[in-house]
Amino acid sequence: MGSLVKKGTSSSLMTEFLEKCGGYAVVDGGFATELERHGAHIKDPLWSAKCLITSPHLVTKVHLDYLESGANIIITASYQATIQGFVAKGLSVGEAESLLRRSVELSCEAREIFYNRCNKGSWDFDHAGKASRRPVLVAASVGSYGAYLADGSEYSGVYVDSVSKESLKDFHRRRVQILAKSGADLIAFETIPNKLEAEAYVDLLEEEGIDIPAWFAFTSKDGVTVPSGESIIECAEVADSCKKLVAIGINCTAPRYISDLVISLRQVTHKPIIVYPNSGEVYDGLNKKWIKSEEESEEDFVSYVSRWREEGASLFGGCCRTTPNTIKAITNVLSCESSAPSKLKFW
Ligand code: MET
Ligand SMILES: [Zn+2]
Repeated sequence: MGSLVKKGTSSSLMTEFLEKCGGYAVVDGGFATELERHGAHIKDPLWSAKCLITSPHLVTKVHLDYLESGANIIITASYQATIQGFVAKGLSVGEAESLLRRSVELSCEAREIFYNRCNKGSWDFDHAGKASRRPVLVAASVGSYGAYLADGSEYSGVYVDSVSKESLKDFHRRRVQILAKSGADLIAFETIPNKLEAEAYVDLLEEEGIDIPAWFAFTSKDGVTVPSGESIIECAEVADSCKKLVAIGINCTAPRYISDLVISLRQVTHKPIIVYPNSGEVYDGLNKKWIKSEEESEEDFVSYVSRWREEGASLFGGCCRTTPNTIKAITNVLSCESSAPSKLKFW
């Protein structure tokens, strides 16, 4: 198990940030699916990254909507933005690299706009009623190799049999180098479906001397394993061993599995735990459609948040098909809870 977070190490970014936020932080909600709800056509190999080319104003709008809903962390539109994917569309490597940087600039610009609006009157108020500027971090998204395949492979992880750790490192290397120097506060490695890719990221962060922190978020379809069949525990052990990681968690997973997953993560790490589940619907990668689940509703999702917090998570948001309303509801639940007598555990 990794040592408890010390000040002065790269991991102090997250502990200090969580302290400033009052012990927990709110992450944004589904990004690509929110672009879609606003009319973007993203049934495309680039998915949300297509909007970096066709509708950057919509990217800014979605970031702002999440900031207005209470988010402390916004995640860039780079999830499926890869140099390989842009080049396949006929762009040059230089243009592809600029678009990666642009994804971070758009998030930073949204944060500036939000802060300027706050200056004009709508301040947040802390527990003592003092006006304060809400802490906001920009996390540069890196989707898995499976996301680049654009066929829903990040929910199956099956490609693990046809790639090597070295080829995964080579696939991700340049994008990670660029995002690390883009002005983002940290890198969000999202929807990781197998242990090999987590190992590749750990090697890459070390070998490239990446000097901004990162988080790993795994996905699961059963609350016990990642899609490749490896246990969440062994994946979390890989993540816990990496000093550059300031949080470990779960994203794009049905809310009903999160509780068991948080309990498992807590067994192997002292690092802050981040959870941002999807709506509980299931992605049909072939038809690029979300299939409704009878088992879950948005009300269920939000009512789980307090439990996840008691179980040891401290960063909460939503993934695909969650909306600014979900994030508003999470913000409300957490702020009501914080003003009630504390059951809070600090890890
Ligand atoms: N941050 C990404 C998004 O919300 C995560 C996608 S998970 C398939 O678009
Ligand atoms: Zn998602």
